[in-house]
Amino acid sequence: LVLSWTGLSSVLYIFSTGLFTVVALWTARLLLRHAWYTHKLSCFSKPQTRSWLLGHLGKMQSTEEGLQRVDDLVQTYKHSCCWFLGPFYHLVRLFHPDYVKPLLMAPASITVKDELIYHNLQPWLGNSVLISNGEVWSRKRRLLTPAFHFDILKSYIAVFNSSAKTMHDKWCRLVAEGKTNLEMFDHVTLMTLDSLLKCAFSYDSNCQQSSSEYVSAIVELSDLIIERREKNILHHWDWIYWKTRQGERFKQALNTVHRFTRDVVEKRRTLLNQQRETEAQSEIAPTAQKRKDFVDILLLTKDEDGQGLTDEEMQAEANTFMFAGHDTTASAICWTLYNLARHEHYQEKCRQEVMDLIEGRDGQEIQEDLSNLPFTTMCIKESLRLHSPVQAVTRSYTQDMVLPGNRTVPAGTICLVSIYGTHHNPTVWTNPHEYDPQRFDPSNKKSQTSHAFIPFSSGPRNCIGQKFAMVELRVVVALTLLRFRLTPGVNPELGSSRVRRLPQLVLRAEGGLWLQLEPLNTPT
Ligand code: HEM
Repeated sequence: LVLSWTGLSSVLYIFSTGLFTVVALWTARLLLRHAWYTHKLSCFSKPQTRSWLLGHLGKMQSTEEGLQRVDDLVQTYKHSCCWFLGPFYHLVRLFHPDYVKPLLMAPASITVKDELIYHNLQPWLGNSVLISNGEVWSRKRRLLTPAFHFDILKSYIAVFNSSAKTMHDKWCRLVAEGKTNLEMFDHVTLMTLDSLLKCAFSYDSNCQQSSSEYVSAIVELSDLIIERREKNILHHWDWIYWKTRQGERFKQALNTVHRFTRDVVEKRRTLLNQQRETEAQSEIAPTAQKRKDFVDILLLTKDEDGQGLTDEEMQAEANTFMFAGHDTTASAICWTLYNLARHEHYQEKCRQEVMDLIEGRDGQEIQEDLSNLPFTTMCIKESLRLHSPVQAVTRSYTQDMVLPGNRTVPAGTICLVSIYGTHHNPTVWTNPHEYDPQRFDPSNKKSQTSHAFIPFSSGPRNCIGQKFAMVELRVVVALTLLRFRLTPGVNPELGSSRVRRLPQLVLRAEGGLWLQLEPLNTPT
């Protein structure tokens, strides 16, 4: 017994000494790394920290006040500053076009999407074009680009018209019941999901009229991603998160979404193979093509070596298309309608432009002549500047990056390109908080600084869906103005028409964005 006690205490001694050494080494490494970054980033201004160790941890919130804090940083530091999240993460925040440009235009081969932001999306989106890096990304981007060609997008215009009509019919019914004060995000998000499902999978979910399991799961996943990022720092670690109630809900929603995409892709591949066989066996000319959807194009695409995407890769891209396309476009539509509701003269001018465009047509359809809506496009762009759906993008680089003033961002540092900060920078935009569509008058284009307007980011990793989004935005905004007069609504949560911005995955509004709708008697 004496021997076994001695043995046990030796084991405990060795174990605790070992553990202590590991923790001490880990802490020493962390602190040395922190001191190294603090030194290397001393060429950037450093806003007041909580302490040497905590840095700016907890100083930035995803609220109206958080955005105002960014305004203060931009006002004070003009182009950039460094930001420390405890001793763990070292960031450089950039909010001037001259600083943003070299980072966004850097070759994708030295760009890495950092773990801090993108890690939580991995279970949902896999190794898709949004998340992957290096050669894997470059191959995917080449394979996907044809799916966003304008000729393909043209065929989606009818879908945008019909999804918008469904939403407007619903609004007319609600107004007839006396509900004229409506929250925009709920309605518009369902509409963008409806149209994306039709464009991606030729799937008519009917989600604007009745609930759809798949659509509810997508909304649930988006909410849970925000909750995971904002509510509890411990949820950052997978081995904790997957054991929580939220982690369980995430898994369930993920199952629904993945099952749906897998079924669509498998069925479509089988159908395509059958079609090929039938056409090869018979001498009949290939049957007339239906409108090509996103999945069709992905199934047919091949790289230089004749290799297509595997089913798993296609599912990842289809999931990304749904994720990256629905919230962003919904946010852009809602804020454009909000800005036009607040500026009646601009709203009237857009409406007149749309009425001139459709004059003499049988129905209220917007067709390919979208370029004939120049003023409406200016209003949409100014809204994308003032209320950019995506607030920031982050990157890290595999080599040191030199910025103006010979400031060097060391390899591995996270660079946060503040789209919000750049769009509200008073050294770039006069009266940046004012809604003024004239800024985007083509005659002013020359005076616009390159990289001052970056709602879709820029450079090799810019938004692949930007043309798609701009087409949908123009169709939906134009049709909405044709059918309704908009004025600011009352937010029941705040008891007034005041709006408090809410920067989440995309820019939203606390308690929703409320508008008053008055149906117009335009010919149908
Ligand atoms: C107004 C609407 C939209 C806005 C403001 C927007 C904004 C952005 C931004 C800022 C990025 C860069 C993200 C980063 O670097 O981390 C991005 C990337 C991307 N967006 Fe969009 N987006 C919109 C609509 C869409 C749509 C409709 C789709 C697809 C249907 C889409 C698909 C993508 C994809 C796949 C990427 C990743 C591109 C790559 O890394 O190569 N987006 N978007």
